[in-house]
Amino acid sequence: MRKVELYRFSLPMEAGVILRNQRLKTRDGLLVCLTENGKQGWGEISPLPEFSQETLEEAEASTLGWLHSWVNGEQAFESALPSVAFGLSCALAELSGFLPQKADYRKAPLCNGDPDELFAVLGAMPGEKVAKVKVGLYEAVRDGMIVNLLLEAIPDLKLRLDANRSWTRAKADGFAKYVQPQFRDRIQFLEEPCKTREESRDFSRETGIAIAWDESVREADFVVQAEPGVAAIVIKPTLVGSIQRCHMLVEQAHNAGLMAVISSSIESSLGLTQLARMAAWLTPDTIPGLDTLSLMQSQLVRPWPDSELPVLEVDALEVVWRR
Ligand SMILES: O=C(O)CCC(=O)c1ccccc1C(=O)O
Ligand SMILES: [Mg+2]
Repeated sequence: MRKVELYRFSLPMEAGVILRNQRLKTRDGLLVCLTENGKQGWGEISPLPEFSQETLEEAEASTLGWLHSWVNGEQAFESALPSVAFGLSCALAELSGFLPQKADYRKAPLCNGDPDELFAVLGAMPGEKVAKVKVGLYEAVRDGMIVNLLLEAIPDLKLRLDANRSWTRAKADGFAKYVQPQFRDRIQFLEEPCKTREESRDFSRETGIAIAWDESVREADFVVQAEPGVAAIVIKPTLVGSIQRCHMLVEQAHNAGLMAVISSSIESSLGLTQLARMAAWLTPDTIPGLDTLSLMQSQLVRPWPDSELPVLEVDALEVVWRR
């Protein structure tokens, strides 16, 4: 006997969360609950505006098609839409026990430009200190100075930086010039400094600053391989696809000697806790990039440990389909 429930959610975001060109007022998505033999499996399907190719409407239509097949015991094919493939694979993996319960709730704190906030968080962080700083939003020179300041002030800190392809080579060089040479190897990586992969590779070659692929991982021609200067790939499952596909990418990265970082696409606490479980399972030696819950005003169904945000329960959600 199989049963399905499909819910829609809309969680208010903190004021001022901007994604590329738009303000994100609410985080909208679907929750699916599969039941079979008295067991339940949950999954979150929430395409991220400005980042996902698919809209929520398209994701919903694809999900409904899959759920119809599954509940009727027919062959249900993996959706071509990454957010759908991810959420449904999570639900199936919970049903089958394939996704372990143990989670890695460490997260690399995100800094959007105010180093004072970061000092406080890092001071309280046990163990390995890794933070992620968004760069490329202000002047490259300012970014360089903030990186210096942080690395100088906290000797056991390592940084991940993320430029989201915002720099020309000249701007990226302007940044690098301000980072003291002795600090450069404490930059674990700089995600996608330049507009093209070729420019980013050149940048790394010339500055000695390691880089990581994020946007590139989702491009059709991308191949995971060892390259000079490349330290890591960032895997955002909602943008990439099923757990199986993410698992394969992690394996390919590790075989190539690259770090794989499981990372958030601003999922609700339900999806985020599943990402923390994927990280504990697939990348146990790497702190995942999951510090996005505080961008929201509410959690969803499953709380993240120690978060003080209120939790929206299932009964408060709109039911899209139930069978
Ligand atoms: O990677 C992280 O640590 C947090 C997630 C993050 O930065 C992010 C989240 C959603 C969309 C894009 C990005 C990004 O990498 O720029
Ligand atoms: Mg990025």
